[in-house]
Amino acid sequence: MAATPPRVLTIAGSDSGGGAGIQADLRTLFACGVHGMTAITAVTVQNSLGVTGYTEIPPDVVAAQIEAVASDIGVNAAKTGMLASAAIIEAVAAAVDRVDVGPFVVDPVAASMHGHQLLADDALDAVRTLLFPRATLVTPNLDEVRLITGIEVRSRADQRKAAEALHAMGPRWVLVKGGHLWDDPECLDVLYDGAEFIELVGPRYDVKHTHGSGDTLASAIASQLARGADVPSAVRFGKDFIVRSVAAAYPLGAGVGPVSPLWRLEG
Ligand SMILES: Nc1ncnc2c1ncn2[C@@H]1O[C@H](COP(=O)(O)OP(=O)(O)O)[C@@H](O)[C@H]1O
Ligand SMILES: Cc1ncc(COP(=O)(O)O)c(N)n1
Repeated sequence: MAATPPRVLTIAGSDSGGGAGIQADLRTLFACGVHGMTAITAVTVQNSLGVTGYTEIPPDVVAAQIEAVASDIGVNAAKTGMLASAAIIEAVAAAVDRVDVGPFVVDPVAASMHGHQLLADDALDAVRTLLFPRATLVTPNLDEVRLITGIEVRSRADQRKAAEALHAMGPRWVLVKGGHLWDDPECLDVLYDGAEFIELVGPRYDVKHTHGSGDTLASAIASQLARGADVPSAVRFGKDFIVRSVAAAYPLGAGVGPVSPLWRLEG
C-alpha cells in the first residue's frame, strides 16, 4: 500500500471537450503527483470551437461537494475556476469558511478563450468582495483584470499597477498573468504580495493551441501549495510547468487544442 498523496480540491466547471476546466485540472493534478478532488459548479457544452451552453449546479450541491471531501478526505489546497454565478460564489465562500481547505487559489474565470461568457455580469462584485479577501493567491488574466479593476493593461508597468489594485481587494498574493499582452515577445507574469514584485518571465510560443492554460497553471501551483511550498516557490513551479505544457500542446478538432501536461509522464 502506498502513502496517501497530498490532496487538492478543484471547484470549477466541466469542459466536455476535455481541454479546460475540471478536466484540465484533474489531468494536471495527476501529472503533479497529487490526488485531485472536484466540486463541480457547472456543466458546459463545449468543444474545440467554443461553448454553446452550460447549466449551473445548484449552489447547495456545490457547497455539499466541498464539505463532503473536506470532512472525510481532507484538503491540503483548493483552487477555483468557473463559478458561473453570484449565488455559487456565495455558497463557495460560506463553505470554505466552514471547513479547512488550506491555501486557496482563486482563478477568476470570466470567459472561455473563444470569448464565451462563463460568469454572470452581476457576479463580479461577489468575486471582489467574497472571493478575493479569502484567497491566498488570485490569478487573473488581462481580460479578467479589466473586468475586476477597470484597468486596461497595455504594458509591463500597467501589470504592476493592476497587481496593486487587485491586492487592495484583499488577497494575500496576486499573479497578473501576461499571456494576453500580445505585443510582448515574452510571457511575463507578475507576482505581488503588497510589498515586493516578483517577475516570472517565460518564452512566448507561437501556438494557437493554448486552451486550458490558466487552469493548468493554477492547478500546478495548487499542487505545490498542497505539498507545503511557499507561494513564490509554488508559482515558479507553476510557470515552468505551464511553459512546458504549452510547448506540448496538441491540435484537437477544428478549433483550439489544449496545452498538455503529458510531457511530465513521458520518459
Ligand atoms: N503562447 C504562450 N507561450 C508560452 N506561455 C504562454 C503562452 N500563452 C500563455 N502563456 C502562459 O500561460 C499562463 C496562462 O496565461 P494567460 O493566457 O495570460 O491566462 P488564461 O489562460 O487564463 O487566459 C501564463 O503563465 C502565461 O504566461
Ligand atoms: C469549464 C471551463 N472552465 C474554464 C475555461 C477557461 O479556459 P480557456 O480560457 O482556455 O477557454 C473554459 N473554457 N471552460
